[in-house]
Amino acid sequence: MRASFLPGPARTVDDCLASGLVMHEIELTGGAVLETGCVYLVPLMESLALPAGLSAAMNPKSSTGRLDVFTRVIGNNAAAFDQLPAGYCGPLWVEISPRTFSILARPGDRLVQVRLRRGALKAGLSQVLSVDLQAAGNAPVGWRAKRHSPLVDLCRIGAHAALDFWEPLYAPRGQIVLDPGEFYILASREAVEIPLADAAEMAPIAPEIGEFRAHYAGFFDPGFGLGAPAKAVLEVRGRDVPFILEHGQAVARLVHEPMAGKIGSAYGMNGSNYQGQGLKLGKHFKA
Ligand SMILES: O=c1ccn([C@H]2C[C@H](O)[C@@H](COP(=O)(O)OP(=O)(O)OP(=O)(O)O)O2)c(=O)[nH]1
Repeated sequence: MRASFLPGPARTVDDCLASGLVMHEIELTGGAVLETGCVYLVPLMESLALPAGLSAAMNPKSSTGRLDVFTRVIGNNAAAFDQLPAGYCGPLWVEISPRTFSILARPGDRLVQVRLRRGALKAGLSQVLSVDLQAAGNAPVGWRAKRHSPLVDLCRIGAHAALDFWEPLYAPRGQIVLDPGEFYILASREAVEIPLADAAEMAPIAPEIGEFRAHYAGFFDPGFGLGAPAKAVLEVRGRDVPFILEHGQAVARLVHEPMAGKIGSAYGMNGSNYQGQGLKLGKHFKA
């Protein structure tokens, strides 16, 4: 695509595509490289037929956020990214823009997830999360993404050597300097536990601070951290000017929301990648 776009209430996605936004069409079958700095629009295999009263909210999977791949879902007549109103009936597209690593994608790769909500958001308990810059022993406190790294193949889990893509960060004085434009994986000081009856969403705290932004993915599954103490992994980008981040600085807020009913299987029960996590890179990397 020449650039990202939103259809708005009066247009379908096809109307927008026909208006000169498309630079080139590529086939994903057999694999295609999606390059950093470019914006791609991919039709999703799934569509929605929402009844009245049920709306949809989308967000990148945590594994997508940890790769610094920016994604947003749109539908026909969408007035906002990652949100479709109650009653939406139609196809879906995902906008994909790899920021740090180019990725090899194929049909069937899963980058985003959808949540269905009846009625308005019912925000419950809220917890402030702060950054942990005091690691035990010689362990790093975080990772900074290396530019000009090799390609990440989305279907090769645990197959990419972490040090080819990430530089470990140490903070002997409990601080690190965030470079504008660089991408960091950090962990929360607090343990996070999501009861089976809740899900939670992590939102940036005080976006007006400006010099950095924490959290790009931000969905926490019911049962995350239950019986397996876990931290939140924070996706942080430096912005505007170099910024000193200090141990214990508040960076994000976790807002719980009750699930509509009893869940089938708790996070951690079926091959979940991040249960009990500390400072954990995405599932594509091996230490
Ligand atoms: O910014 C975030 C978002 C999520 N999580 C944790 C909580 C969440 O429950 C878990 C898995 O998130 P998600 O379901 O989005 O990731 P996934 O890539 O689908 O992981 P899995 O394959 O384990 O389901 O990672 C974080 O630590 N930081």
